[in-house]
Amino acid sequence: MTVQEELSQVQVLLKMEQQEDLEQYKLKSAKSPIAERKKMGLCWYPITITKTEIGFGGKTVVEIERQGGRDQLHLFQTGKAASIFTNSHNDQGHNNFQLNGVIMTLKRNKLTLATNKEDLPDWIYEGKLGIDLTFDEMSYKEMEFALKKTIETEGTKLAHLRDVLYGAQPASFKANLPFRPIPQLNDSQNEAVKNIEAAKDVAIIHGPPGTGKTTTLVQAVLRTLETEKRLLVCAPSNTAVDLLTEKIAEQGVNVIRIGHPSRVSEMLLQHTLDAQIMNHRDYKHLKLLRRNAEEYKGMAFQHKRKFGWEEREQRRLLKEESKMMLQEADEIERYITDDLLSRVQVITCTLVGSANRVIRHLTYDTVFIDEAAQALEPGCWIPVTRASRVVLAGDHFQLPPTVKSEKAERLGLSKTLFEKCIARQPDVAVMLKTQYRMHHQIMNFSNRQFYGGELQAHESVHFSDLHHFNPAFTEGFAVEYVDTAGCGYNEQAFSETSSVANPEEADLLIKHLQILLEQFPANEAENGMENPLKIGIISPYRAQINYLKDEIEQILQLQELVTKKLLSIGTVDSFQGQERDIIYISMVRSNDRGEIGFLADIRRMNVGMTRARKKLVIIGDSATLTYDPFYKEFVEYTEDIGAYKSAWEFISE
Ligand SMILES: Nc1ncnc2c1ncn2[C@@H]1O[C@H](COP(=O)(O)OP(=O)(O)OP(=O)(O)O)[C@@H](O)[C@H]1O
Repeated sequence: MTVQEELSQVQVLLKMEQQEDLEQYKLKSAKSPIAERKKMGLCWYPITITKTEIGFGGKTVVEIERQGGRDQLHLFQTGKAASIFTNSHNDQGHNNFQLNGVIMTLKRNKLTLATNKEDLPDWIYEGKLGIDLTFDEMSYKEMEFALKKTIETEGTKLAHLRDVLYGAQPASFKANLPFRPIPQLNDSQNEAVKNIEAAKDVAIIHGPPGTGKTTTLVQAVLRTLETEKRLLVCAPSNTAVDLLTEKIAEQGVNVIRIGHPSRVSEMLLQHTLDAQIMNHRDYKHLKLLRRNAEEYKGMAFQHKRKFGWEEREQRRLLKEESKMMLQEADEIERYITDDLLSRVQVITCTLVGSANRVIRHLTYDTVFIDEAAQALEPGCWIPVTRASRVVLAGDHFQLPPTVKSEKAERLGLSKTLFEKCIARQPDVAVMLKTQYRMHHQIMNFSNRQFYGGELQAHESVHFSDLHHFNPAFTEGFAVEYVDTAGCGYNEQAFSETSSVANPEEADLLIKHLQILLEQFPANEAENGMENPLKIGIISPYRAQINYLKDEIEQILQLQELVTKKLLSIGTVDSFQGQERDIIYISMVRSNDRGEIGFLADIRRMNVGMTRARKKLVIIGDSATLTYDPFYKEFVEYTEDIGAYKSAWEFISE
């Protein structure tokens, strides 16, 4: 298969995914009544419009506050498409009674929506209003556009990059480039920066858990700025982009965050393009023009008792004047934006954000993509089409991107550009080898399974287990596997949700945790340490998580820890990118068929296990688990290091 043919296959899979996404959205949203949509977090209702303003292009920006269901959980996010509706025209999905836009800012019960209309429609004053999340077609359009461009291009820099990333052409490096090591970085981190400096087309930072991938990326950005004027740094998620923006800005770099940060932190707001436009010396002029334009428009539409030729002419003139002022205001905004972008050193945004109206025409010598192993391949092509050189950072042994269509996933849509490139061009990658999170015994199993045994625990964490938290102990037993084989703790299936729970295993976990907390109290006041212990309980099954949460709610001591955010319970995905001093994993599966379901996803398990800093406790039935070679080796590993325990030890207590 040629590179183009392979990419065309990705194009087909993306279409499949879009179809499925749309179907699921329709199923979830359009057909359900308002109350249902609210419950699913897809709708705010009722709402009031608290303010309207004129934004770029004369389009109306509305500020919305929700009345009912305040603080109810929802899925609204900045950058997402949403649409205002009224209950007086309840033919939901009818375009005539929808005001579409993009969410610009979001606070607890307030949001601003940049609409695509210059005037508010009349129905907005009728009945009760609500706002729905709508299907995000824009991201798919941009991905499709980037893929098409990548497939069709010939003899260009992009064509060359495409062939190198896909392994059809060798990657090239500048030879004998002198390198000044960065004192804050360790050897493999410096090696990764050196590799980036020398790379002519592609470089990869492979960052296993806790190895300082972000630290290295930020230093590589600083180094690159010594020779290049302006860079693009992106990631698939807003959270990752926010973190990168913060870290890069801390180094004194002039950075602009395109799009709207989801966490409203002062530190980040100041880096958004909007905030920088407002701080520009010419902003006053722009603001005045928009205010006057609005006044003129208001006058034009003032109600007149008598409405003859003269009044009509006057209205026409006022409208024309207002329109000219808005056009001038847009020109000033464009000029300010260009001025800011010509001086900025780093632009940060999500992958789709790199096609944002204000920067879509820009090209970059180097584009950095963090969390590249969690990004859909078509998403990565959006910034790559604007690059001469690409740096990818990530770890393909952690979570892959989520794909909604089972078929598209099966046919390979969850295979990332990162994964393809590292497999076909292994020489472009440098793996970071020192990790700063885990006790060596927690690290070692994952190290053997995924990282070829090359990882090392930094001396600051190598022997760091719980024993510091109680002087009576000389050892804190960093890993424990509690085997429930033979206890008769059978899993229970919940057919309606296709989830599985194992209540007795959950009870044992709670008992184990209570005993542990007697030995090593979580609160700093009791354990004599500077910081409290942070604990996470992970289970791959939603039904088990719900059971654990319900039980914990009944136990005062544990519930207190939950309130203080010292104890959290959730799926692996909810702990992604995070760490805890103690991690419990409840494996749930226990049946005589050797069925392990989700557990077969060993990359997900790798993420779960490597969240732990000082202690990892895994509870499960070896009779079921060891049907799978990965878990068989895990049980053997725990036996080898003396971490194997039978559940009977706890039951008999
Ligand atoms: N060279 C170094 N010397 C000392 N500490 C370091 C070094 N590099 C990273 N660290 C520390 O290791 C921790 C993880 O670093 P960072 O946040 O950059 O990791 P990451 O690789 O992005 O994390 P993850 O693997 O979870 O994605 C931080 O506390 C950081 O201060």
